[in-house]
Amino acid sequence: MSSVSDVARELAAEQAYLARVRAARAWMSDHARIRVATGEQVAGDRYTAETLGRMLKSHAQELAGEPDGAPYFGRLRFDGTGAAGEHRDQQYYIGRRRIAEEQGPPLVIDWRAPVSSLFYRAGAADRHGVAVRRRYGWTHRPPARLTGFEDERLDLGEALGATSRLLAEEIERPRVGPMRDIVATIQPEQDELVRADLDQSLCVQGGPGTGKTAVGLHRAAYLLYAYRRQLRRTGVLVVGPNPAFLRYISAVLPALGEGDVRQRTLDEVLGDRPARAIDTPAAALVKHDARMAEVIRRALGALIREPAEDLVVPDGSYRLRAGAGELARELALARAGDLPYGVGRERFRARIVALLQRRLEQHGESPNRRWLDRTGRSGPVLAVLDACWPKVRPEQLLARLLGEPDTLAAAAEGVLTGAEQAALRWPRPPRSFRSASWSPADLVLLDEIAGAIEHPAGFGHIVVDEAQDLSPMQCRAVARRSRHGSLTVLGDLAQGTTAWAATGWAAQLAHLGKPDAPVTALTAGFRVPAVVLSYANRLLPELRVTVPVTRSVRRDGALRVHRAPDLAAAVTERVRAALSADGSIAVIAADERAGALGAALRAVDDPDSRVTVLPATLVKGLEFDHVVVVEPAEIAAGPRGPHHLYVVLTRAVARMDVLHRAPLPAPLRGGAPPGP
Ligand SMILES: Nc1ncnc2c1ncn2[C@@H]1O[C@H](COP(=O)(O)OP(=O)(O)OP(=O)(O)O)[C@@H](O)[C@H]1O
Repeated sequence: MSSVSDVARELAAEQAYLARVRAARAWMSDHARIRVATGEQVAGDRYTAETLGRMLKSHAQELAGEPDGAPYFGRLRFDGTGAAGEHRDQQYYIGRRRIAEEQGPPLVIDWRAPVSSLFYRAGAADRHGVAVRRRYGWTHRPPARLTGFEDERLDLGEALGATSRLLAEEIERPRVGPMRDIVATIQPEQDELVRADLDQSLCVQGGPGTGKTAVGLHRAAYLLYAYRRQLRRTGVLVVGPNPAFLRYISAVLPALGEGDVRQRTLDEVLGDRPARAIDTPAAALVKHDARMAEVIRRALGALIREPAEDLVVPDGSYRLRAGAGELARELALARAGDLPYGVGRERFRARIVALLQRRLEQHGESPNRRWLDRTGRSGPVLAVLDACWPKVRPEQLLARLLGEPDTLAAAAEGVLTGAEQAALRWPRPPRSFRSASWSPADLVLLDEIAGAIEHPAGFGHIVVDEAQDLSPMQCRAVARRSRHGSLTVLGDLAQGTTAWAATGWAAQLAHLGKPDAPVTALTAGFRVPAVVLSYANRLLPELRVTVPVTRSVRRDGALRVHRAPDLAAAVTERVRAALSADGSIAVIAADERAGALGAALRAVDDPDSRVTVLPATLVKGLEFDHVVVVEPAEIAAGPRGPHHLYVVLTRAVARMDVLHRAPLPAPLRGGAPPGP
């Protein structure tokens, strides 16, 4: 574009297109509403009517949801060469949702459509016929107004990459409210992960702020688009570390039109039984160890007993008999399948009945289905089943393992040391398993037992965030739910803060049941400015993991380190100063200090509630424009302290103040940016 009048003409054309798109969206929204009103009456049976009604309603809500939002963020123009293939000389607007008029090709195509991938991936050297990539700028408060656009003439060898002005503006935009989607600015290496096939499990090792969570959520949205039918049946689950994190990310998928994804903490996935007991650290370590799976397998196996007596089933004028030896053979055959315990029990029952059926047939009778059912439930058959392959509840078995040293010793022999067994033992066993209080680790074990009795229902795809923090036994709980599905595993070994955090991905992926999932590293940091990130990265050698170093794409931001004799006063002063700029503010301190700081900060005038005081152990996955870190040495002193401190020092989007009275941890001393 060369002259001012060319630009004016182009802008006018864009405004006209925008008006047409808005009109089409309004029409779609009205039309969807009408279909909701009539759809329920036209559908045949009640089930179809309900499903259709629900679908239409959510579609209508979705369309009505943000009528004032930006309807697209980019445009691709293809050239007339053969490289453009079927897109030769075409032009496509790309947005969060497809927008179409009553007839004709869509005005805006979905960012997940196959051709949209080129918007994210085409480069000057690899442009697939794309001549121009255009990005649009919008005001952020609704109604969104078009503020301009930015062209990349790939056909002239131009490619902005991370230097795009609109990308920089988006990354640097203050964070208010929950996490936003990144559809307008997905980077090529992120897009490859987002669009991997459904049957492809993958693992993303990414340093702080490299977009792991964003990639996982966009991948969920992509899969629901590309494999909608399959996943509507099997479902998609997102597992996050804690409720605060889930609240923070909760708006992203609905904004992308996908409200049907379950987003849960792992504890919630395991069930709604509350954890009331607290383990000693030693007990928790053993309970989370993968060897517990073997202990449980053996404990279940030990419940199975050889038949001691013959079975006699009176049947009309016959007495059908099966010898103890025959029963033992059937039991061995049922066991050989290595099936879940409950399924094995049913298999054994079916084998006993088949044996009796053969007996009856020897008398010239031919039993029917009802006979088979009745015999399977007859008293003598049930007695054999209960004696040889008893029903068991997970709580019952775990209570025996934790409360009866001999039972544990038998199941754990050669697997757990004596000291480990002692650590597991309940000091005061409850009177009955029904009155037992369970710890968080017990809930994982109960899930393991339940899964060994019967496989749980699974998901078509599971996104696991902060996966480095899962214990082997927690990984197995995820694996059980993705036996027939795939996983997106997201994490950063450097941010492992649990006592059982992974130190390498190979073992973790094996526990997750996907040992062959490829591990991809993301190393471009979109959250933390370079000055803050390089300060945090000084801790990396202390963390004893091998990870690629994250480099920030951001040159803005500020870091100030102050020595403050009166910490509370200094925090108040820094927070007041922070409130003069836009965006969210977090004060992060060691858990035991956070409460007192919260009280001190009540005096600060914060009409929009932009300030949050948080304990260091609860900030994982979150981000704030301005972070005030209080007394790093205290944060680093607790269990996995350096890892916690690394997480804390990587939460700031723009500015970070570090306040300390005690000496700083060694890696942060010297050469630190000066205070004001
Ligand atoms: N391509 C992108 N364009 C714009 N913003 C991005 C992009 N990728 C990531 N971001 C932003 O960077 C921030 C960090 O992303 P995200 O929380 O997904 O990172 P993470 O790797 O999960 O970080 P952490 O490990 O610290 O939790 C978010 O605000 C996200 O929106």
